Amino acid sequence: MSVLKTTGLGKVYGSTKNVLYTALKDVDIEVEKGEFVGVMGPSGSGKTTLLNILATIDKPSSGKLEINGIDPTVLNDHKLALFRRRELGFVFQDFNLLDALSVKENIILPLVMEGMKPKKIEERLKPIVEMLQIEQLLNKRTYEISGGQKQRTAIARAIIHEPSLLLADELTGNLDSKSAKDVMDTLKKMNEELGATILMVTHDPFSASYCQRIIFIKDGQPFTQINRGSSRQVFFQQILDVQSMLGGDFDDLSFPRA
Ligand SMILES: Nc1ncnc2c1ncn2[C@@H]1O[C@H](COP(=O)(O)OP(=O)(O)OP(=O)(O)O)[C@@H](O)[C@H]1O
Repeated sequence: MSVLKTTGLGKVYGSTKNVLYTALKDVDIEVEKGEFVGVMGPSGSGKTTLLNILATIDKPSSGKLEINGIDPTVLNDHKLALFRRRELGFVFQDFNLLDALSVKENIILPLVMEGMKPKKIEERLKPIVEMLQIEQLLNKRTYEISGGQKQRTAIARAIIHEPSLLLADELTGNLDSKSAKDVMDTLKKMNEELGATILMVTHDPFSASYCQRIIFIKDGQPFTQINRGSSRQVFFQQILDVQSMLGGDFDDLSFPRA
């Protein structure tokens, strides 16, 4: 069953001088339930544009988008807000945690907003924080924990309401390599053990090597895709090879550290 399907998706930006810019063109992407998919591409290739459309923050200029069988582009503001809250989970580079709340309060926020009973919230919280190894941090404030712990907190918050699709944007961009590895191991666990369907945009071949499949986009269009075999190290090398074939600026993150 596909959780995400785009058909002929396009995005054209207008400018102040009425010059149009095609950022996405004819994008057909399908992500099956339980998949962990990466999106990579040189700077300016359209990754953020695509992610903003999938996150329902922006609307496509053409084509069709379906998430869990629903076309969010036709929903009114109220229904769209509910759709976003229920069907999607988000993890960003800069964590987006609320400093005024504790780690626990941050994580359970989506469930509190849904009006879930406290007992049920506790039942949901326990296995997730154990899996993410943040159960000792629940009463801390977000400024008292490390970057890696912040990102694991953000992942817990993104997953606790069991969204159809988890969208991640450069989630290891602000982390040192040890924390980045911990966070990617965690995300892999969420995918393999909880069956989370994940789409992650990244510049970083190391993070991307955790995905099962990478879709490369170039000049606003899918260029090629590669599937991971049994070895992450081999997949890492394949990612570097496609990057060098694609050319363009990949943000200089492509140093080997697999
Ligand atoms: N609001 C906008 N108005 C006009 N053009 C835009 C707008 N947003 C993005 N673009 C253009 O669309 C293209 C794709 O941009 P996008 O941000 O999606 O690329 P990206 O792959 O995410 O790049 P990066 O890796 O550098 O973040 C770029 O050429 C960009 O200049």
